Amino acid sequence: MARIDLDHIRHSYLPHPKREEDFALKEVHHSWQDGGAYALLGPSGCGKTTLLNIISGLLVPTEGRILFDGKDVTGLAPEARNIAQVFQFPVVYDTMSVFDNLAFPLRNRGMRPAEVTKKVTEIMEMLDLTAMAKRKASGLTADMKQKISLGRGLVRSDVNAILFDEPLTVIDPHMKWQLRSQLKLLHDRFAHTMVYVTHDQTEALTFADTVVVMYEGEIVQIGTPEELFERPRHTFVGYFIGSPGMNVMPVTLDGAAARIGDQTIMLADAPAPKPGARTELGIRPEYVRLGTEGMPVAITKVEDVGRRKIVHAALDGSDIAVIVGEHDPIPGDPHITFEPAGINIYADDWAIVSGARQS
Ligand SMILES: Nc1ncnc2c1ncn2[C@@H]1O[C@H](COP(=O)(O)OP(=O)(O)OP(=O)(O)O)[C@@H](O)[C@H]1O
Repeated sequence: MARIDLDHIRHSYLPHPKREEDFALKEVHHSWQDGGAYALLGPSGCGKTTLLNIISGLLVPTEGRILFDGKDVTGLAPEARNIAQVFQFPVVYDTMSVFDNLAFPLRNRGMRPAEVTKKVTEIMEMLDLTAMAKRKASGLTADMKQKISLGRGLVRSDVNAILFDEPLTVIDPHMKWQLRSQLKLLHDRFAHTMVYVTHDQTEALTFADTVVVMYEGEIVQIGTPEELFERPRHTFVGYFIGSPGMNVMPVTLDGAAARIGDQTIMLADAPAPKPGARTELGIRPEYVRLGTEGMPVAITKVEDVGRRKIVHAALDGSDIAVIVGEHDPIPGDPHITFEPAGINIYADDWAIVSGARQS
Protein backbone atom coordinates (compact mmCIF):
# COMPACT_ATOMS: atom_id res chain seq x y z
CA MET A 1 0.00 0.00 0.00
CA ALA A 2 1.17 3.50 -0.63
CA ARG A 3 0.87 7.09 0.43
CA ILE A 4 -0.49 9.14 -2.46
CA ASP A 5 0.80 12.68 -2.95
CA LEU A 6 -1.13 14.95 -5.29
CA ASP A 7 1.38 17.70 -5.97
CA HIS A 8 -0.18 20.91 -7.34
CA ILE A 9 -2.38 19.02 -9.79
CA ARG A 10 -4.75 20.77 -12.21
CA HIS A 11 -6.53 19.35 -15.19
CA SER A 12 -8.21 20.82 -18.24
CA TYR A 13 -9.78 18.97 -21.15
CA LEU A 14 -9.05 21.98 -23.37
CA PRO A 15 -5.86 22.09 -25.45
CA HIS A 16 -4.78 25.57 -24.28
CA PRO A 17 -6.40 26.38 -20.95
CA LYS A 18 -5.93 29.93 -19.76
CA ARG A 19 -8.58 30.93 -17.28
CA GLU A 20 -9.50 29.20 -14.01
CA GLU A 21 -12.87 28.15 -15.54
CA ASP A 22 -10.99 26.20 -18.24
CA PHE A 23 -9.93 23.64 -15.62
CA ALA A 24 -12.31 20.75 -14.87
CA LEU A 25 -10.11 20.06 -11.84
CA LYS A 26 -8.86 23.11 -9.94
CA GLU A 27 -5.62 22.89 -8.01
CA VAL A 28 -5.35 19.86 -5.73
CA HIS A 29 -2.39 19.67 -3.37
CA HIS A 30 -2.76 16.98 -0.71
CA SER A 31 -1.22 13.86 0.74
CA TRP A 32 -3.38 10.82 1.26
CA GLN A 33 -2.06 8.52 3.93
CA ASP A 34 -0.92 4.97 3.41
CA GLY A 35 -3.77 2.69 4.47
CA GLY A 36 -6.37 5.49 4.54
CA ALA A 37 -9.98 4.99 3.41
CA TYR A 38 -10.97 8.05 1.39
CA ALA A 39 -14.25 8.88 -0.29
CA LEU A 40 -14.47 11.43 -3.10
CA LEU A 41 -17.96 12.84 -2.70
CA GLY A 42 -19.77 15.38 -4.85
CA PRO A 43 -22.50 15.92 -7.41
CA SER A 44 -22.34 14.88 -11.05
CA GLY A 45 -19.75 16.81 -13.03
CA CYS A 46 -17.74 18.09 -10.03
CA GLY A 47 -14.52 16.37 -11.12
CA LYS A 48 -14.46 13.13 -9.08
CA THR A 49 -13.79 10.82 -12.03
CA THR A 50 -11.21 13.24 -13.42
CA LEU A 51 -9.28 13.05 -10.15
CA LEU A 52 -9.67 9.26 -9.91
CA ASN A 53 -8.44 8.83 -13.48
CA ILE A 54 -5.39 10.94 -12.69
CA ILE A 55 -4.63 8.63 -9.75
CA SER A 56 -5.14 5.49 -11.85
CA GLY A 57 -3.13 6.81 -14.80
CA LEU A 58 -5.96 6.91 -17.35
CA LEU A 59 -5.38 10.68 -17.49
CA VAL A 60 -2.15 12.65 -17.34
CA PRO A 61 -2.82 15.92 -15.51
CA THR A 62 -2.29 19.17 -17.37
CA GLU A 63 -0.19 20.40 -14.44
CA GLY A 64 1.42 18.87 -11.37
CA ARG A 65 2.71 15.48 -10.32
CA ILE A 66 1.36 12.39 -8.63
CA LEU A 67 3.60 10.33 -6.36
CA PHE A 68 3.13 6.88 -4.82
CA ASP A 69 5.30 6.58 -1.72
CA GLY A 70 7.45 9.44 -2.98
CA LYS A 71 7.94 7.93 -6.46
CA ASP A 72 6.75 10.10 -9.36
CA VAL A 73 4.21 8.04 -11.35
CA THR A 74 2.72 10.95 -13.36
CA GLY A 75 3.88 9.53 -16.69
CA LEU A 76 3.16 5.86 -15.90
CA ALA A 77 0.30 3.96 -17.57
CA PRO A 78 -2.33 2.31 -15.32
CA GLU A 79 -0.74 -1.17 -15.75
CA ALA A 80 2.55 0.15 -14.42
CA ARG A 81 1.03 1.69 -11.29
CA ASN A 82 0.14 -1.52 -9.49
CA ILE A 83 -3.38 -0.54 -8.52
CA ALA A 84 -6.67 -2.41 -8.42
CA GLN A 85 -9.82 -0.81 -9.80
CA VAL A 86 -13.51 -1.57 -9.34
CA PHE A 87 -15.87 0.18 -11.74
CA GLN A 88 -19.59 0.96 -11.77
CA PHE A 89 -20.37 -2.14 -13.83
CA PRO A 90 -19.02 -5.64 -13.22
CA VAL A 91 -15.84 -6.72 -14.97
CA VAL A 92 -15.72 -10.52 -14.73
CA TYR A 93 -14.76 -13.47 -16.88
CA ASP A 94 -18.12 -15.08 -17.64
CA THR A 95 -16.71 -18.49 -18.58
CA MET A 96 -14.74 -18.83 -15.35
CA SER A 97 -16.06 -19.96 -11.97
CA VAL A 98 -16.37 -17.48 -9.11
CA PHE A 99 -13.26 -19.00 -7.52
CA ASP A 100 -11.21 -18.75 -10.72
CA ASN A 101 -12.28 -15.15 -11.29
CA LEU A 102 -10.89 -14.24 -7.88
CA ALA A 103 -7.82 -16.42 -8.29
CA PHE A 104 -6.97 -14.93 -11.70
CA PRO A 105 -5.10 -11.79 -10.55
CA LEU A 106 -3.10 -13.87 -8.07
CA ARG A 107 -2.21 -16.71 -10.47
CA ASN A 108 -1.23 -14.06 -13.00
CA ARG A 109 1.40 -12.85 -10.59
CA GLY A 110 2.75 -16.33 -9.98
CA MET A 111 1.38 -16.85 -6.48
CA ARG A 112 1.69 -20.46 -5.24
CA PRO A 113 -1.58 -22.50 -5.50
CA ALA A 114 -1.87 -23.07 -1.74
CA GLU A 115 -1.60 -19.35 -1.10
CA VAL A 116 -4.09 -18.58 -3.87
CA THR A 117 -6.61 -20.95 -2.27
CA LYS A 118 -6.08 -19.41 1.16
CA LYS A 119 -6.49 -15.83 -0.04
CA VAL A 120 -9.46 -16.51 -2.34
CA THR A 121 -11.23 -18.51 0.39
CA GLU A 122 -10.79 -15.65 2.83
CA ILE A 123 -12.19 -13.04 0.42
CA MET A 124 -15.08 -15.31 -0.63
CA GLU A 125 -16.03 -15.73 3.02
CA MET A 126 -15.95 -12.02 3.69
CA LEU A 127 -18.11 -11.31 0.65
CA ASP A 128 -20.48 -14.24 1.22
CA LEU A 129 -19.52 -15.93 -2.04
CA THR A 130 -18.36 -19.29 -0.67
CA ALA A 131 -21.55 -21.16 -1.55
CA MET A 132 -21.18 -20.28 -5.22
CA ALA A 133 -17.41 -20.78 -5.55
CA LYS A 134 -17.78 -23.36 -8.32
CA ARG A 135 -20.53 -21.66 -10.29
CA LYS A 136 -19.76 -20.01 -13.61
CA ALA A 137 -20.02 -16.23 -13.45
CA SER A 138 -22.21 -16.16 -16.59
CA GLY A 139 -25.30 -17.46 -14.75
CA LEU A 140 -25.12 -14.95 -11.90
CA THR A 141 -27.10 -11.75 -11.32
CA ALA A 142 -25.53 -8.30 -11.81
CA ASP A 143 -25.33 -7.96 -8.02
CA MET A 144 -23.35 -11.15 -7.68
CA LYS A 145 -21.09 -10.26 -10.57
CA GLN A 146 -20.33 -6.93 -8.96
CA LYS A 147 -19.45 -8.75 -5.74
CA ILE A 148 -16.93 -10.76 -7.76
CA SER A 149 -15.51 -7.50 -9.19
CA LEU A 150 -15.15 -6.17 -5.65
CA GLY A 151 -13.46 -9.41 -4.63
CA ARG A 152 -11.04 -9.17 -7.55
CA GLY A 153 -10.17 -5.65 -6.43
CA LEU A 154 -9.62 -6.74 -2.86
CA VAL A 155 -7.83 -10.05 -3.31
CA ARG A 156 -4.32 -8.71 -3.92
CA SER A 157 -2.44 -7.39 -0.94
CA ASP A 158 0.52 -6.04 -2.94
CA VAL A 159 -1.31 -3.16 -4.69
CA ASN A 160 -0.48 0.51 -4.06
CA ALA A 161 -4.16 1.43 -3.84
CA ILE A 162 -7.65 0.17 -4.61
CA LEU A 163 -9.83 2.62 -6.54
CA PHE A 164 -13.61 2.29 -6.56
CA ASP A 165 -15.72 4.30 -9.03
CA GLU A 166 -19.35 4.24 -7.79
CA PRO A 167 -19.09 0.46 -7.29
CA LEU A 168 -22.52 -0.05 -5.73
CA THR A 169 -24.61 1.58 -8.48
CA VAL A 170 -25.95 -1.72 -9.84
CA ILE A 171 -26.36 -3.30 -6.42
CA ASP A 172 -29.79 -3.95 -4.98
CA PRO A 173 -30.53 -1.51 -2.08
CA HIS A 174 -30.69 -4.31 0.55
CA MET A 175 -27.31 -5.61 -0.44
CA LYS A 176 -25.78 -2.13 -0.66
CA TRP A 177 -25.88 -1.71 3.08
CA GLN A 178 -24.34 -5.14 3.62
CA LEU A 179 -21.55 -4.54 1.10
CA ARG A 180 -20.69 -1.13 2.49
CA SER A 181 -20.19 -2.67 5.91
CA GLN A 182 -18.16 -5.53 4.43
CA LEU A 183 -15.90 -3.10 2.59
CA LYS A 184 -15.31 -1.21 5.81
CA LEU A 185 -14.42 -4.48 7.58
CA LEU A 186 -12.09 -5.45 4.76
CA HIS A 187 -10.38 -2.09 5.02
CA ASP A 188 -10.01 -2.39 8.79
CA ARG A 189 -8.56 -5.87 8.37
CA PHE A 190 -6.16 -5.37 5.45
CA ALA A 191 -5.47 -1.60 5.70
CA HIS A 192 -5.45 -1.04 1.94
CA THR A 193 -5.22 2.56 0.72
CA MET A 194 -8.72 2.95 -0.72
CA VAL A 195 -10.24 5.76 -2.78
CA TYR A 196 -13.97 5.48 -3.27
CA VAL A 197 -15.89 7.76 -5.64
CA THR A 198 -19.56 8.37 -4.96
CA HIS A 199 -22.26 11.01 -5.11
CA ASP A 200 -24.12 9.33 -2.25
CA GLN A 201 -23.39 10.84 1.16
CA THR A 202 -24.49 7.71 3.06
CA GLU A 203 -22.02 5.60 1.10
CA ALA A 204 -19.22 8.10 1.66
CA LEU A 205 -19.91 8.62 5.34
CA THR A 206 -20.22 4.93 6.21
CA PHE A 207 -17.23 3.77 4.18
CA ALA A 208 -14.58 6.43 4.65
CA ASP A 209 -12.45 7.67 7.53
CA THR A 210 -11.82 10.80 5.50
CA VAL A 211 -14.28 12.32 3.07
CA VAL A 212 -13.06 14.62 0.30
CA VAL A 213 -15.96 16.84 -0.79
CA MET A 214 -15.74 18.23 -4.32
CA TYR A 215 -17.77 21.00 -5.89
CA GLU A 216 -17.34 22.61 -9.29
CA GLY A 217 -13.89 21.13 -9.87
CA GLU A 218 -12.57 22.03 -6.46
CA ILE A 219 -11.98 20.19 -3.20
CA VAL A 220 -14.01 22.28 -0.77
CA GLN A 221 -13.33 20.24 2.38
CA ILE A 222 -11.43 17.19 3.53
CA GLY A 223 -12.54 15.87 6.88
CA THR A 224 -14.01 13.14 8.99
CA PRO A 225 -17.77 12.63 8.67
CA GLU A 226 -18.13 14.42 12.02
CA GLU A 227 -16.09 17.44 10.91
CA LEU A 228 -18.16 17.76 7.74
CA PHE A 229 -21.32 17.70 9.77
CA GLU A 230 -20.23 19.93 12.62
CA ARG A 231 -17.95 22.38 10.79
CA PRO A 232 -18.81 22.72 7.11
CA ARG A 233 -16.05 24.91 5.67
CA HIS A 234 -18.12 25.76 2.60
CA THR A 235 -21.88 26.31 2.25
CA PHE A 236 -21.98 23.47 -0.32
CA VAL A 237 -20.75 20.98 2.31
CA GLY A 238 -23.52 22.24 4.57
CA TYR A 239 -26.20 21.72 1.91
CA PHE A 240 -24.88 18.43 0.56
CA ILE A 241 -24.28 16.62 3.84
CA GLY A 242 -27.12 16.06 6.25
CA SER A 243 -30.77 15.36 5.69
CA PRO A 244 -32.12 17.93 5.32
CA GLY A 245 -28.98 19.96 4.70
CA MET A 246 -27.84 23.04 6.57
CA ASN A 247 -30.03 26.17 6.59
CA VAL A 248 -28.15 29.01 4.92
CA MET A 249 -29.56 32.52 5.02
CA PRO A 250 -28.32 35.98 4.12
CA VAL A 251 -27.05 37.91 7.09
CA THR A 252 -25.78 41.43 7.66
CA LEU A 253 -22.82 41.71 9.98
CA ASP A 254 -22.29 44.66 12.25
CA GLY A 255 -19.43 43.91 14.63
CA ALA A 256 -20.50 40.87 16.63
CA ALA A 257 -24.15 41.34 15.65
CA ALA A 258 -25.52 39.16 12.85
CA ARG A 259 -28.80 40.54 11.51
CA ILE A 260 -31.47 38.55 9.69
CA GLY A 261 -34.12 41.11 8.76
CA ASP A 262 -35.24 42.67 12.05
CA GLN A 263 -33.71 39.91 14.14
CA THR A 264 -30.31 40.19 15.76
CA ILE A 265 -28.11 37.27 16.78
CA MET A 266 -25.15 38.19 18.95
CA LEU A 267 -21.97 36.27 18.19
CA ALA A 268 -19.11 35.86 20.66
CA ASP A 269 -16.60 37.44 18.29
CA ALA A 270 -16.91 39.96 15.50
CA PRO A 271 -16.22 38.21 12.16
CA ALA A 272 -14.12 40.15 9.68
CA PRO A 273 -15.22 39.36 6.13
CA LYS A 274 -13.56 41.01 3.14
CA PRO A 275 -15.31 44.27 2.24
CA GLY A 276 -18.12 43.62 -0.22
CA ALA A 277 -18.30 39.87 0.50
CA ARG A 278 -21.70 38.14 0.47
CA THR A 279 -22.30 37.08 4.08
CA GLU A 280 -24.50 34.21 5.22
CA LEU A 281 -25.34 32.38 8.41
CA GLY A 282 -25.48 28.60 8.32
CA ILE A 283 -27.12 26.43 10.94
CA ARG A 284 -28.08 22.78 10.73
CA PRO A 285 -31.75 21.89 11.43
CA GLU A 286 -30.50 19.84 14.40
CA TYR A 287 -29.27 23.06 16.09
CA VAL A 288 -32.45 25.11 15.68
CA ARG A 289 -34.81 24.99 18.69
CA LEU A 290 -38.54 25.49 18.26
CA GLY A 291 -40.41 27.03 21.22
CA THR A 292 -42.18 30.12 22.42
CA GLU A 293 -39.12 32.35 22.80
CA GLY A 294 -36.62 33.83 20.40
CA MET A 295 -37.29 34.86 16.80
CA PRO A 296 -40.90 34.66 15.56
CA VAL A 297 -41.51 32.34 12.58
CA ALA A 298 -44.43 31.20 10.45
CA ILE A 299 -44.65 27.43 10.03
CA THR A 300 -45.20 26.42 6.42
CA LYS A 301 -45.05 22.62 6.55
CA VAL A 302 -44.50 19.74 8.96
CA GLU A 303 -43.07 16.48 7.62
CA ASP A 304 -43.28 13.31 9.66
CA VAL A 305 -40.15 11.25 9.07
CA GLY A 306 -40.34 8.40 11.57
CA ARG A 307 -38.83 9.24 14.92
CA ARG A 308 -38.58 12.93 14.16
CA LYS A 309 -40.43 15.69 12.43
CA ILE A 310 -39.01 18.26 10.04
CA VAL A 311 -40.71 21.59 10.58
CA HIS A 312 -40.36 24.10 7.75
CA ALA A 313 -40.73 27.73 8.79
CA ALA A 314 -40.29 31.20 7.33
CA LEU A 315 -37.99 33.56 9.22
CA ASP A 316 -38.02 37.02 7.76
CA GLY A 317 -38.11 35.77 4.18
CA SER A 318 -35.73 32.81 4.69
CA ASP A 319 -36.92 29.20 4.75
CA ILE A 320 -35.67 27.33 7.78
CA ALA A 321 -35.87 23.61 8.51
CA VAL A 322 -36.04 22.57 12.16
CA ILE A 323 -35.77 19.02 13.46
CA VAL A 324 -37.96 18.16 16.42
CA GLY A 325 -38.84 14.89 18.17
CA GLU A 326 -41.89 12.96 16.92
CA HIS A 327 -43.83 13.76 20.12
CA ASP A 328 -42.65 17.38 20.54
CA PRO A 329 -45.55 19.86 20.44
CA ILE A 330 -45.66 22.52 17.73
CA PRO A 331 -46.33 25.84 19.55
CA GLY A 332 -49.26 28.00 18.50
CA ASP A 333 -47.06 31.12 18.52
CA PRO A 334 -43.85 29.59 17.18
CA HIS A 335 -40.41 31.07 17.77
CA ILE A 336 -36.95 29.70 17.15
CA THR A 337 -33.52 30.05 18.71
CA PHE A 338 -30.18 28.92 17.36
CA GLU A 339 -27.85 26.75 19.46
CA PRO A 340 -24.72 28.91 19.62
CA ALA A 341 -22.40 25.94 18.95
CA GLY A 342 -24.15 25.26 15.64
CA ILE A 343 -23.78 28.75 14.14
CA ASN A 344 -21.43 29.17 11.16
CA ILE A 345 -20.80 32.44 9.35
CA TYR A 346 -19.79 32.41 5.69
CA ALA A 347 -18.31 35.05 3.41
CA ASP A 348 -18.65 34.28 -0.29
CA ASP A 349 -19.49 30.67 0.70
CA TRP A 350 -16.34 30.04 2.80
CA ALA A 351 -16.59 29.75 6.60
CA ILE A 352 -15.15 32.66 8.55
CA VAL A 353 -16.68 31.68 11.89
CA SER A 354 -17.56 28.13 12.84
CA GLY A 355 -19.51 27.19 15.92
CA ALA A 356 -19.47 30.69 17.35
CA ARG A 357 -20.52 31.10 20.95
CA GLN A 358 -23.45 33.46 21.26
CA SER A 359 -23.11 36.04 23.99
N1 LIG B 1 -13.30 13.62 -21.80
C1 LIG B 1 -13.77 14.80 -21.46
N2 LIG B 1 -13.71 15.86 -22.30
C2 LIG B 1 -14.17 17.07 -21.98
N3 LIG B 1 -14.73 17.36 -20.79
C3 LIG B 1 -14.84 16.36 -19.91
C4 LIG B 1 -14.38 15.05 -20.18
N4 LIG B 1 -14.63 14.26 -19.09
C5 LIG B 1 -15.21 15.07 -18.19
N5 LIG B 1 -15.33 16.33 -18.66
C6 LIG B 1 -15.92 17.48 -17.96
O1 LIG B 1 -15.16 17.68 -16.77
C7 LIG B 1 -16.00 17.99 -15.67
C8 LIG B 1 -15.80 16.98 -14.55
O2 LIG B 1 -16.27 15.72 -14.98
P1 LIG B 1 -16.09 14.37 -14.13
O3 LIG B 1 -16.56 13.23 -14.97
O4 LIG B 1 -14.72 14.31 -13.59
O5 LIG B 1 -17.13 14.63 -12.94
P2 LIG B 1 -17.78 13.59 -11.94
O6 LIG B 1 -17.86 14.31 -10.64
O7 LIG B 1 -17.03 12.31 -11.94
O8 LIG B 1 -19.21 13.39 -12.52
P3 LIG B 1 -20.11 12.05 -12.66
O9 LIG B 1 -20.50 11.68 -11.25
O10 LIG B 1 -21.25 12.48 -13.50
O11 LIG B 1 -19.22 11.02 -13.30
C9 LIG B 1 -17.43 18.03 -16.21
O12 LIG B 1 -17.75 19.36 -16.52
C10 LIG B 1 -17.34 17.20 -17.49
O13 LIG B 1 -18.27 17.63 -18.43
